[in-house]
Amino acid sequence: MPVAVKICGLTTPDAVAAAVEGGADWLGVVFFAPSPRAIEPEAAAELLDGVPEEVVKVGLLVDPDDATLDRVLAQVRLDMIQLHGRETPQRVEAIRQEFGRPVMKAISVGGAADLLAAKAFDGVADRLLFDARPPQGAANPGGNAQPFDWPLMADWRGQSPWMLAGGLSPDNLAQAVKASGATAVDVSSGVESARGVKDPDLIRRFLEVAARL
Ligand SMILES: O=C(O)c1ccccc1N[C@@H]1O[C@H](COP(=O)(O)O)[C@@H](O)[C@H]1O
Repeated sequence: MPVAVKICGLTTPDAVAAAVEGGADWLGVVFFAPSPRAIEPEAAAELLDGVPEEVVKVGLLVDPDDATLDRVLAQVRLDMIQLHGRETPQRVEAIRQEFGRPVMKAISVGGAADLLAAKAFDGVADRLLFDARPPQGAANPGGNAQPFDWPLMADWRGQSPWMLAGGLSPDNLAQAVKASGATAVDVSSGVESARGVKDPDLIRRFLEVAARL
């Protein structure tokens, strides 16, 4: 069965075109200043303008306050909010209610205990995104090209749909899907030629691999 794909950290029209033409299901833009993929809301609005309705446009934020969410959502036509910080289940629910968008909550996975803790978000977030725990001292809580132990996901049972992230690439995608049982995946670094620089050829390759699974 083909695997659904989110291409995250888009900043250029050629990368967006490669993702859309290649059949990506979700496109992600990062509103987190320390990220090498950070984009201003105005530029994101321009970048996503013209992307077909059926492609879900996701805004990634890290522990955003209400003013930041207001500012971003006023400028960018986003279908979904991705929270990639230390947000609590209560905050996830409050953002869903207040801002009227589905929320995808990222869960940092370093071991089985993190999956137990993730249960608190199951059925609260509209989707869970399991990503690797960032390396010690990392400036960003995600987007670090860091995989985790994929077989940990094989025992996950939950209500909310989920996707796998962390260190995925065209070369390891098939193995990651097989080991984790994921039906949806998210990639950023693995489709870049340099940190923060998306490579349209790698995006196309990633999507081709996903379509063949
Ligand atoms: O991409 C970023 O710069 C980023 C910054 C802050 C939080 C999350 C970020 N990215 C997310 O992390 C996953 C995994 O990334 P990678 O493929 O290992 O580079 C990515 O899918 C984004 O959703």
